[in-house]
Amino acid sequence: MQRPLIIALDVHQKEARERLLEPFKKDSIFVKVGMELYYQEGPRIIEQIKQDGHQIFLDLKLHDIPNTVGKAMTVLSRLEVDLVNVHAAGGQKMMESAREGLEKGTPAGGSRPKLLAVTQLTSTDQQMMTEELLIEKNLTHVVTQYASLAKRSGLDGVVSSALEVPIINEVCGPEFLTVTPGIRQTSDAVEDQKRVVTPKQARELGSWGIVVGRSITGASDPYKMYQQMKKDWEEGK
Ligand SMILES: O=C(O)c1cc(=O)[nH]c(=O)n1[C@@H]1O[C@H](COP(=O)(O)O)[C@@H](O)[C@H]1O
Repeated sequence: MQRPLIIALDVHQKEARERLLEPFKKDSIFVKVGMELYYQEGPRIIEQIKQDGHQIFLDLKLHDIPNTVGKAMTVLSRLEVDLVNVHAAGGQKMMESAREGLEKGTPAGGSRPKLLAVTQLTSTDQQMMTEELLIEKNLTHVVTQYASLAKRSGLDGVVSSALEVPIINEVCGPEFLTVTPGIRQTSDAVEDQKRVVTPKQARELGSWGIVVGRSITGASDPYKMYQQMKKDWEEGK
């Protein structure tokens, strides 16, 4: 897998989705299917996007007891997507169970989806974590600890802000994947995101992959914006 720019396809209306994907018919891109689209369309959307030749990050952020997450992952693994995720806050046993569930469900000869752990959402900042979640440690430290735990649990990588990538790479090694949302162009509205960087900064910080949603999907010409952000991402260093 090359270091991808993953487009977050956060739409549920068929027309909006088709309008966004239409210009990419001739390209092979990496698409993130999140809760909004998956809850609307179900597993058939995965089949459709795969038929168009795209790679898929199925972002359902599982977070439940180990048994439930493991069995859910066995079901999801049959979709043969490229990336899936859980919340690291579910703990080591839950993450191990997720991985075992994925291995169990992956068809013979197929390849197991890479499994990522969400550390602290990029919509979280230090103040919110301290005051609402009652986690009093430093945010970067918490993210790094969650990344270490995910690695010990046999996961392939984490989702974090690019801001934490240098320390994650140091602690978990360069093979451990870092997928980083919270990506904006300098002129974009940050909206609900808190830990935000540009594609170029994400590359400089060492992210393996970036996730971009509204900066592309909300642009007047999403295809052109994708090309521009991809160029910034690929030439960032
Ligand atoms: O797991 C994710 O993909 C994710 C984790 C996280 O910490 N922050 C985060 O924004 N995301 C997802 O990344 C996408 C970011 O969208 P934009 O803010 O529109 O670029 C959304 O689909 C989020 O669900």
